[in-house]
Amino acid sequence: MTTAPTFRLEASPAARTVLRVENLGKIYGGLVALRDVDLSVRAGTIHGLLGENGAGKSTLVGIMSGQRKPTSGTIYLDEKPLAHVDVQAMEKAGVFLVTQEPMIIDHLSAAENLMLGIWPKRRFGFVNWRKLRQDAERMLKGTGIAADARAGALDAVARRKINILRAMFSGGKVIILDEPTAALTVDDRAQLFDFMRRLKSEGVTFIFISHFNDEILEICDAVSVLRDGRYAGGSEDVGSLTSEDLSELVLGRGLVLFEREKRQFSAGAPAVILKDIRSGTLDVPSLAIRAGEIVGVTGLPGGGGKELARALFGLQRASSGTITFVDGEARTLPAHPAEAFADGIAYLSDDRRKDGSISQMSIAENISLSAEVALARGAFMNAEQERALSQRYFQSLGIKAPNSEVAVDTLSGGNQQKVCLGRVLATKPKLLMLDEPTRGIDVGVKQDVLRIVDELSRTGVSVIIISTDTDELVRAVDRVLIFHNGRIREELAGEAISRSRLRNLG
Ligand SMILES: Nc1ncnc2c1ncn2[C@@H]1O[C@H](COP(=O)(O)OP(=O)(O)OP(=O)(O)O)[C@@H](O)[C@H]1O
Repeated sequence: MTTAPTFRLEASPAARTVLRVENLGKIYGGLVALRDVDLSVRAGTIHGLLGENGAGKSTLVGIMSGQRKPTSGTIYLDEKPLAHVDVQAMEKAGVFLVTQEPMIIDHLSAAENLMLGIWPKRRFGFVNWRKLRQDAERMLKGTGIAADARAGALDAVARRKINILRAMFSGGKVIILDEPTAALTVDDRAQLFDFMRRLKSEGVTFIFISHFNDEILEICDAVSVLRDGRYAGGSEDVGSLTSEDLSELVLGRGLVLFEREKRQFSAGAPAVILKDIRSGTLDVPSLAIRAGEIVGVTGLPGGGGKELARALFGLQRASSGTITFVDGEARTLPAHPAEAFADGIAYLSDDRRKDGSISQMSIAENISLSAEVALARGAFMNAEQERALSQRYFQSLGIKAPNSEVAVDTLSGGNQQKVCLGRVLATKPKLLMLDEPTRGIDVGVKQDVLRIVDELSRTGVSVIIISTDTDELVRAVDRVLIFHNGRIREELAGEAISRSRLRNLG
């Protein structure tokens, strides 16, 4: 094992420290989530926060923003120790946490949602609503979101953008972004980064949580790394670091990137044939996937990739369409997920909260649950088989928890995602559809997930991976379909699956 580089965070004498924590500790029940963490953030910088799933990042920013109470330690704002820290006090001081779960009021327009942060702050009777609305409309320009669009009708990405914009619009001085780029397209990400740079030049400070080394290297000035709840190192000069340095800091060891050995599928007989799939704007006349093939699906939001998966899984009504497995006859698309499971079709949603894990249940119950649903067509598992199955996925996915009996809602975000993944893999499907399977997963486990899917494909399962992660598509799939306006606009295979091609999907 190599020793991780030991960068220390040296406070630059030139720059003022805006936010600092000292000896910060957090214990949940018996679990030590943070231990003696010292960290300072300079004003007007973008400060990256990195660490494996469960390292303590969300806990730390939860404390900094007043959402969680520390067990010990002190928070300093502009070098003044804070006696009382709660969300209201921190927002008043200009510290905002933007989480991945958008806090959006569906029946209001996009512009009105931006103004929500301002309303409670107006102490005097007179508010220039017209000016406020004009400002909100101006801010939405170029984001692809119409100012008068009803928020409830916006897709997940647009809702996340509104969430970020609102913190900015509310006059945030220190804006903490917890994995803001998950599932954003390359263009969206570039737009967000431009926006952050602009605000940085106006003096706004950002704390930016990400599992993507390339993002940290691109946008951050400084970085801090947590490992097992401790401060593991950092740098005030991100420009001097490489992606390998960051991985070593995060993992405490070097990282071996997974690379699928690309296989040639054009000659083989199809294992799954889709015909005349129509649902809303989605229109796929014909698509064949071979046994063991991994097909990547990408495109701009609303392009059709997600819609295809949802129609095939019975989550979205299709006006026409059939699916034929090699050993069966053509059937109409399932009308319901239970029907899809029974047909051997599994789907991992990109929305963990909506149709992902059942949070009060244990990890083991969650993993065996959908396997049981799938097995309902055949034999039931006995308790011993159930335990063996969930234990296998618990271990192979490296789920970080004391044991598999722990309730899912006490896990970190990335570990919850792994449980969801374990659930769909355990159903042993014929067609496996994964929507953003490595979103929120740390750089080490991401390699494991790609490896597990690769191994599964070698047992003959046909796989569709819907992804906005260019790197994942380049390294892990055999063929890429680029969707646009509901149709497959382009198909890439072999060497044609390049980063440069996938970075420009517009
Ligand atoms: N409410 C809670 N009750 C019990 N344990 C918790 C709770 N919230 C977090 N934990 C535990 O604290 C540890 C740190 O979790 P945290 O969510 O801060 O990690 P993280 O670095 O943000 O991870 P990820 O990258 O997966 O989001 C984990 O072991 C997690 O299981």
